[in-house]
Amino acid sequence: MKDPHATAVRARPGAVHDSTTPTTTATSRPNGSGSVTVTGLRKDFGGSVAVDGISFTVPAGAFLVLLGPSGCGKTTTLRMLAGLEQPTGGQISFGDRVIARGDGTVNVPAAQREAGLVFQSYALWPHKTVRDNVEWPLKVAKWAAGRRRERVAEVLDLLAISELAERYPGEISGGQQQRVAIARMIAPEPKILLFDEPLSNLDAKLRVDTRGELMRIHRATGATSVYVTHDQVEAMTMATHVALMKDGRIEQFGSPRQLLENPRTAFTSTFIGTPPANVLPCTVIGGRMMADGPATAARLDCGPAPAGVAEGENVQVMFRATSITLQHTQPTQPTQPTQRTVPTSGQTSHRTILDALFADQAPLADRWVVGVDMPGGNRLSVILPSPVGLGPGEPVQLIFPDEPDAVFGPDGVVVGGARR
Ligand SMILES: Nc1ncnc2c1ncn2[C@@H]1O[C@H](COP(=O)(O)OP(=O)(O)OP(=O)(O)O)[C@@H](O)[C@H]1O
Repeated sequence: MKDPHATAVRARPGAVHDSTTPTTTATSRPNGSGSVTVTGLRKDFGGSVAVDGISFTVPAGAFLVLLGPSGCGKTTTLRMLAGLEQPTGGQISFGDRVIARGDGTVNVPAAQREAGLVFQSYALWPHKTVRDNVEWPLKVAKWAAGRRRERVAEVLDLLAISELAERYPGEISGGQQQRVAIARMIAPEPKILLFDEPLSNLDAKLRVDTRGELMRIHRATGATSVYVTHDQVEAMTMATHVALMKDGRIEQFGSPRQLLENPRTAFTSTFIGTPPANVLPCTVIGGRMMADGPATAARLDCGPAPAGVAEGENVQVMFRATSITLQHTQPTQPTQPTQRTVPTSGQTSHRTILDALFADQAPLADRWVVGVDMPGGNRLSVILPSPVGLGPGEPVQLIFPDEPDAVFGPDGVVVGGARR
């Protein structure tokens, strides 16, 4: 979030409403008008590239989340959609209308993009009541008084803040201010809703509640939402489409489920999921993927290398937290971790067991996420039905499946099938 004062309630251009004008409610808006298409979009700041030629398209009514670590270009992308930054390459279209081109031949002003923007800081006018804050963009857009009153009542009701209408921003809570900011954004019926980390100022419970509210509003307005966050839980909960970004590029684009079940890269698999999947660096030795670790420790055998991966190459293997099990019997040599293969009872396959050290644990719904330190320092997560009665540093044994859930090649791209 860069510019709270630029908070823009983007009024609907030239939309003069009065009580006799039939108004198109957002929910009855024809499909297609709110689609968002970005082609080769680029933003350079001086010599550095913030957004490096990204492309995606989402249909009208989609909830697109731009997800990724700090500095990956999410906010810059959103600001280009909002009209607060001019692209230096590529093109943006809302529906079939081109709104910006990197060559500067098209740059529709922010106020004419039919897009509303909410930042993490609400930037309400402190000297105006809640009602006046929400009504302001409609006045700017020259809506007639009767229709303004109707619309303000409608959105205050939608956000469940009608009883706060005559209060000033200083007289309501942070969460309520956020609702007012959202009410103000949706009042002019924008086709596109743009959110830049709108929940990051809220406490954990309010975040969860407001997340649900935003989804309800998204459905009620029928608008297309583009939502920036670095919180993958938010993305996985809210999105119909996720663009996972890294270093100004899109690492993977798809539904939350696609990213979770079929990560295209090692980066995706370590960014998505609660907890994210475990990824271990390995070297192919004798046709098998052997986990890298200290020379003194036996190496974990992660299974046969997929076809096309050469001897001596570095790969990364992925084990989901649910694929590894844990037992806490004393190892024979706690200070000298060992790895061995033992038969699984009643089966012809083998399991691989590794001695490791318990680190920590945290509840996740009705289960427990247990952190374990492997020899060499890699931290793994394992999901268990109940907590482990151990202290940090006490020995445990990890039981791995015959083969990992996915294998990523030297370039980090999947080479062996990701499976659930
Ligand atoms: N006005 C600017 N001038 C120069 N560099 C900028 C400017 N705005 C952003 N950048 C740089 O562009 C890159 C992408 O920034 P951006 O704010 O889009 O990332 P982000 O993914 O939204 O990060 P965060 O989650 O921390 O807000 C960063 O390296 C940032 O330092």
